[in-house]
Amino acid sequence: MAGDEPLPGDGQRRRYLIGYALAPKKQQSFIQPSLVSRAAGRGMDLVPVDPSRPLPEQGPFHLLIHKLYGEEWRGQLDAFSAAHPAVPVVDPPHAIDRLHNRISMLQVVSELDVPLHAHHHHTFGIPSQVVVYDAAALSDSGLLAALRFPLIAKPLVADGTAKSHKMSLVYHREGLRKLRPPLVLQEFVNHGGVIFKVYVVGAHVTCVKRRSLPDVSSDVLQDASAEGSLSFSQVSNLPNERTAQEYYDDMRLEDAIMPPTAFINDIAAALRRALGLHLFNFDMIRDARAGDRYLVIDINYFPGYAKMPGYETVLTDFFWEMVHKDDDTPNLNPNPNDEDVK
Ligand SMILES: O=P(O)(O)O[C@@H]1[C@@H](OP(=O)(O)O)[C@H](OP(=O)(O)O)[C@H](O)[C@H](OP(=O)(O)O)[C@H]1OP(=O)(O)O
Ligand SMILES: Nc1ncnc2c1ncn2[C@@H]1O[C@H](COP(=O)(O)OP(=O)(O)O)[C@@H](O)[C@H]1O
Ligand SMILES: [Mg+2]
Ligand SMILES: [Mg+2]
Repeated sequence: MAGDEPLPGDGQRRRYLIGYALAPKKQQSFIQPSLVSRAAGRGMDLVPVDPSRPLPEQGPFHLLIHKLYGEEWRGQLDAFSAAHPAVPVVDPPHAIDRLHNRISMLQVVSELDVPLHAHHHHTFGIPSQVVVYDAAALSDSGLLAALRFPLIAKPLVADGTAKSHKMSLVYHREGLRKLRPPLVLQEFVNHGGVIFKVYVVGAHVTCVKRRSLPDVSSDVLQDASAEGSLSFSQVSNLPNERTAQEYYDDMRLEDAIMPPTAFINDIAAALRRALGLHLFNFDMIRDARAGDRYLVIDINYFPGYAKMPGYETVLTDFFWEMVHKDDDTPNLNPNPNDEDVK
């Protein structure tokens, strides 16, 4: 049984059980006491799922959220959905799969249907990129003809492992030799050292600014004696012709202008539809060469929401929407005041 029979105490106020299946690190960052108490105040209890035990022994759940992978877990979710088709699983594994490959991840952006005429001169897209499956292809000039240096080399697979975040900035052709395919070679686009992170939670969208890689100057590209490439996995560790710290001291994050809200919202809504996902964020940069052109460079499933302002309220509203999705009677008061929330 899951979610379709009354729970004890239903007569007074119905309670809902939300199962979460998360890796320990994710659980620690996401399941904050402030979120648990806010959800409880709206009648929803967050309970951990043990992925090594059968789901029918746990619950009954009215909603399942997860960020776990592997065949066994997928089998559990498939069986659960077959037995309880009315209980939402956020999100379906087949929809998440698309984000585990940096080509299929961004392909969807190129195919989006967003009415750009509504956004004046603002446009969006993705940087030019090619996929490289083997080392021989790195010396294929035909393959590289479409790209301009500097490049950023990213592991093709984006599966959340430390390895999948290890990147290299490649200044010229010789820098390609050290790389280990399979990877994506993407044009590095100067963007003023600021990235826009757009968090999507169902219909909710929040955009925040973060520090990014510093711009690469033409001096660096012309310096033949310089290293051909530079590896990094943490943006703040990256040195430059000036130190990253000097660069950041000069650049005030607060001075960066946010993209227009309606523009961001339209891209987010189109992405949500195209991906079939409720929980994700995307990284966007503003192309310094081209006025109001924005480039999506990364999409992440179930990102670090605890860093999003007001995450407890946003996530609680989302859970509420999901557990009431199939209610027959429209709720006239979808946002009742929270009870007992400290
Ligand atoms: O750990 P956090 O809170 O920094 O969240 C990571 C995200 O950071 P962000 O929210 O953008 O600051 C991070 O986003 P970025 O790499 O910064 O674009 C990923 O979403 C990461 O998940 P995964 O390793 O790709 O599966 C997220 O890692 P997990 O928490 O899912 O392991
Ligand atoms: N095409 C690009 N041009 C400029 N900077 C980029 C580009 N792609 C990535 N970056 C920088 O590298 C960082 C990591 O790349 P990203 O694709 O977001 O990988 P991850 O999945 O590890 O977050 C970004 O946050 C941004 O600072
Ligand atoms: Mg990123
Ligand atoms: Mg990512």
